Amino acid sequence: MIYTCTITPSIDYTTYLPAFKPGKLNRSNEVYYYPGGKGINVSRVLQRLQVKSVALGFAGGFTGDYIKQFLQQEGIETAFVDTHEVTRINVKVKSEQETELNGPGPNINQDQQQELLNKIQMLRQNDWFILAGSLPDSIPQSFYQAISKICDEKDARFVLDTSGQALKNLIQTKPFLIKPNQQELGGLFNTSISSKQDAFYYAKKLVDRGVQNVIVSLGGDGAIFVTKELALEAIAPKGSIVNTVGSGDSLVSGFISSFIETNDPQEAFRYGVASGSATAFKTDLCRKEDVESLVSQVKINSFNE
Ligand SMILES: Nc1ncnc2c1ncn2[C@@H]1O[C@H](COP(=O)(O)OP(=O)(O)OP(=O)(O)O)[C@@H](O)[C@H]1O
Ligand SMILES: O=P(O)(O)OC[C@@]1(O)O[C@H](CO)[C@@H](O)[C@@H]1O
Repeated sequence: MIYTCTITPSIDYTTYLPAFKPGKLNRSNEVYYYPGGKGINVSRVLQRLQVKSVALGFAGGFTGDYIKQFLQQEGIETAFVDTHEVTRINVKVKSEQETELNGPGPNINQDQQQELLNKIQMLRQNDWFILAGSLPDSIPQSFYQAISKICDEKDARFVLDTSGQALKNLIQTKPFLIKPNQQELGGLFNTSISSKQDAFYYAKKLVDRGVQNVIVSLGGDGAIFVTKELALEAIAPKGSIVNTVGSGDSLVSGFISSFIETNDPQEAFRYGVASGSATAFKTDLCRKEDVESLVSQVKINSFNE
């Protein structure tokens, strides 16, 4: 089974308007309320790719109820720990530029932390556990370490798509897959990544530290993929951008769904990049047919140092 874990879910209030003027009253007439947060997006895309998953994490209040209901209506099993605190609403303004306003993550007490750890004990050998989205500093780092320890003990594949101090610490646990974007990769090494060469250099360092698969997503420039055996770049398909929110999460889902089917990391990488781009070209997350129509347009090259 695949479990996604979103410590900081959200409702993504997504609004389109021709021009956004900060400091003024702006009115929009096209709005969407999607359940969001990175692990939740991974579950939603997996479902669209006909792969079952269980969505875990913390959710509460009317927004938490909305998220759970929405996911269940899409056929996704949920097992969230109730927070009582209202789950955040993240504002995504789509205008000449994409502007995002993300709320803070929840405060989680020790009982709630333990409740989630108890749920994670259900992991079995070869299950997947995807810890995705921001990991708030209000929760002790030892909690995230405890999650990775359970994955290790149960021999589950641990996938990390997060940022900040928690990502730095969790790298030591040698996850199966991590998918930082350019900024997140730079953050790991206190540097800025300004070229694909840089991205390869630092991704290789992560592989040397024991991460098995490193994908660095580079927005419209595609992605790179480094393992002990592979160093590949993918050129993303061209298309008209509608909403890139969730494209990184779609990449993760596409990679996992194809890897499960083919056991071929290179094909999984291609399918993942197609999924990321398919989402960038849509208002909501990609559907299987969107991905399949783009797969052949993803060019994969070996990276030559
Ligand atoms: N402008 C674009 N054109 C084509 N493909 C895109 C574009 N932006 C993103 N993508 C696709 O989506 C993938 C992930 O994008 P990106 O690097 O922006 O992820 P991210 O920063 O993790 O996004 P998010 O956090 O919103 O999920 C890219 O590797 C690419 O395949
Ligand atoms: O604040 P975080 O947890 O870093 O990111 C949350 C978020 O921006 O990421 C998803 C897209 O990847 C959105 O659904 C959500 O609003």
